[in-house]
Formats: sequence, structure tokens, C-alpha cells
Amino acid sequence: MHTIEFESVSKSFSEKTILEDISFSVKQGEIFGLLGPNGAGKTTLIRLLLDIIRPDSGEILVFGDFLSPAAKNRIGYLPEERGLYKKTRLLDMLVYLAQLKGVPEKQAHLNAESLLKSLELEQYKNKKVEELSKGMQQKIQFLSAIIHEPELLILDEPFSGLDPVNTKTVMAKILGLRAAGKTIILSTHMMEQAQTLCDRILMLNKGKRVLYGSVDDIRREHGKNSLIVEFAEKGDLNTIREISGIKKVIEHGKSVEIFPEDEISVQILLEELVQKANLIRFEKKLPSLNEIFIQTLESASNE
Ligand SMILES: Nc1ncnc2c1ncn2[C@@H]1O[C@H](COP(=O)(O)OP(=O)(O)OP(=O)(O)O)[C@@H](O)[C@H]1O
Repeated sequence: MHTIEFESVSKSFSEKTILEDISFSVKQGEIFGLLGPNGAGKTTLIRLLLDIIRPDSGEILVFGDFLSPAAKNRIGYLPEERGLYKKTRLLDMLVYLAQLKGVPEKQAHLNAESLLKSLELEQYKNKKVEELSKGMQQKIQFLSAIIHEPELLILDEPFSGLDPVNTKTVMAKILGLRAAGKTIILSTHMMEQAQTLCDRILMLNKGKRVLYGSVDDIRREHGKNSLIVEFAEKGDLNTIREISGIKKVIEHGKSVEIFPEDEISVQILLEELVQKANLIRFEKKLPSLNEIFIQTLESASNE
């Protein structure tokens, strides 16, 4: 069963089409990236998913059904616009939020204590939110979205305001949640994090679906058909010139990128290189999600 299914969903605001004929599904236990430039329609899609607004046409199923009030307690949401109870002590606030989502008080305490510990915030549990730095408040926001152990977690820019160490901590937590079978939707402009974390993605542009599928497949499909090669000794670079069937070579410091002729088999090329030089790296170059994001937007604007 899919955790989420969108079938031909469209939404307009005052005659302006914001989402047009969007179909996709999210599988249980995956990290699903929701990507796209500013104004693409990502937040609108999340609001439809949470039944905050209704589609003009199409169907949205969550946990295999239309979203019921009870099913909402199975979802955790970290919204783009953050808001915490500034005057409340951290621990009390987390317990309160968990109880709002139907968690009994004792369990809520246990969850809160253990989560605060896991994000190294235990020492601040009796502090008021307003006494914390922006980054710490951001971590608390993240905790408040997962305090009730939701099956489906929707994270809108979870890394904003976090330093590299805290970004790594939150990333590890997200991976831990996936390992525990939770389904995660990650909306972010941070392509490096999206590439590391996401199993599959949906990319929107001007309300339309422009990319959809597994990150690995998308990166392979957008590959330029080049190979990265590195030799043990710099002098071995000259061997490349002795090999036929290479149309272009670009040097990148220690490694070189080679562009074989279309009809040349990678296997034969590898064999030839191994015979002639001491090869320590040979891999197909895949474009990053960031490169694909920019390339997709550029080709859309040229259409
Ligand atoms: N309630 C609304 N009424 C009218 N227009 C709206 C409303 N909500 C969103 N829009 C418009 O819909 C478009 C998509 O907005 P949305 O917030 O979904 O984009 P986004 O992809 O989340 O952008 P960002 O990355 O900047 O957060 C924008 O042009 C926005 O102005």
C-alpha cells in the first residue's frame, strides 16, 4: 500500500492555476523529496495533503483513504512558518504537544525525555523556548513534529538555520526514522541534503510535475556519458592519448573526465586502461541533483 497517492490533482486560486494535473505516490518507509523553485507549488501540495485546503479536481489518498481527523494524529508536520510557545519550558511544551496528538501523559514524558537526549538538548529541558538560540529552537521544532511518533512525517525546510553539525544530527535522525519504517516527505531547497537523504523525488515547476522517480534513476538518465578516471601516477595521464575512441578529455586536478565515442564500450575502455596504466579510480560520472535541478529549470524556461 502507498502511504500517499495523488491522482490528477489540480488546484487554482482566483483563476490562477497553482497545481496542474499532479500525480505521484509515496511508498511506506521511504524519504520522498518535494523539490522545486520558489513559488512552484510545494507548500500548496502539502496543504492539500493535510486537508487544510481541498483540490478543484483529482483524488488524494493518505494511508489508503481520504484523510480522517483520526488519521491526522498519525502525521507529523514541520511547517515552513515556525511557531513555538516562547514562554513555556521545553519539556512541558513537548509533553503538551504530544498529548494534543493523543499520546498519554506518561508516554509523552518518556518520548520527550528520550528525544531531547537524542538531539543533545537534555540540559535545556527546563529552559523557556525564548532562551534558546535560533538553531536550538529549530531542533525543538523538529522534535515537536515527531514527539507523537507519527507514521508519516512532513518536513518543510528542516535544515534552515542549522549549522553543519546540527544539520548532520538532524539528517541522522531522519535516517533513523526511515530505518524505523516511517515515511518522510522532505521539502527543501538544499539539494545536497536531498541527494543524500531521498530515495525518490517529485520536482515541481510552475505547478507542473517536471521530474519524478528514484534519485539514482534520475541521475543516471541525466548523465552526460562521461567517465572519471584517476591514475596512481600523474605521468599515466599520457596513456589516455594512446587510446582510441575518446573524443574529449578534461583534467580535474588528480582525476580526468573522459568522453568516449558513442559506440565505444565502457568495458573495453576499462580493459585497455588497466593494461596500460595503474588505474585507481574508474567511474561513471553522474550529475548531482543540484545540477539536474538547474538544468531542468533552464530547459523549462527556454521552452
Ligand atoms: N491562498 C493563496 N491564495 C492565492 N495564491 C496563493 C495562495 N497560496 C499560494 N498561492 C500562490 O501559489 C503559488 C505557489 O505557492 P507555494 O507557497 O505553494 O510555493 P512553494 O513551492 O512552497 O514556494 P517556496 O519554495 O517559496 O516556499 C505562488 O504563486 C503563491 O503566490
